[in-house]
Amino acid sequence: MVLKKIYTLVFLRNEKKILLGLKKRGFGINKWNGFGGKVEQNESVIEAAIREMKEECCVTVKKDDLKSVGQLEFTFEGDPVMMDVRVFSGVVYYGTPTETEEMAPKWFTYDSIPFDDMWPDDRLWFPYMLNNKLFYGKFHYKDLDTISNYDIRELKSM
Ligand SMILES: Nc1nc(SCCc2ccccc2)c2[nH]cnc2n1
Repeated sequence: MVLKKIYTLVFLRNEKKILLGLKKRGFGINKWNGFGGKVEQNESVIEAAIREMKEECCVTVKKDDLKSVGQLEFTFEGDPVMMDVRVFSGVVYYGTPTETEEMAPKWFTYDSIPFDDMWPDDRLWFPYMLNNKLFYGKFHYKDLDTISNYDIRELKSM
């Protein structure tokens, strides 16, 4: 009985800014986040990450330009399926980030990341990503807005 689902989450960044998208529908609606979604049965994690970037903001990223930077595991009170989110970061992309039905993309400087309009866990693990540390975090939510407990640690390698 599979009790976990794998997701991707991609952040395009350079030394000045990070690309986030405002989720316009579905899970995480009205929150700023990286780009991503479910990994389908017929694709690898990296293929899913690339597919979601294209679908959600019309940007092409190549496999070799995405770095695996972390893994986040989310459980929600009353939901037996754990979300296993594979986080990627990259600098190189092709095309222009464009709004779709899913996401409205926007570049943020690092001092203006809208944490109050993001998932509560983001402010806990973003510092690892922004300081180029590999990370592994586990977060349990008692409701969609409240983390009841969590653990995060730096990884030496992914
Ligand atoms: N930053 C962040 N992201 C997610 S879900 C990311 C993966 C996803 C899943 C479904 C649709 C699109 C994208 C979170 N869940 C709980 N805390 C969270 N923090």
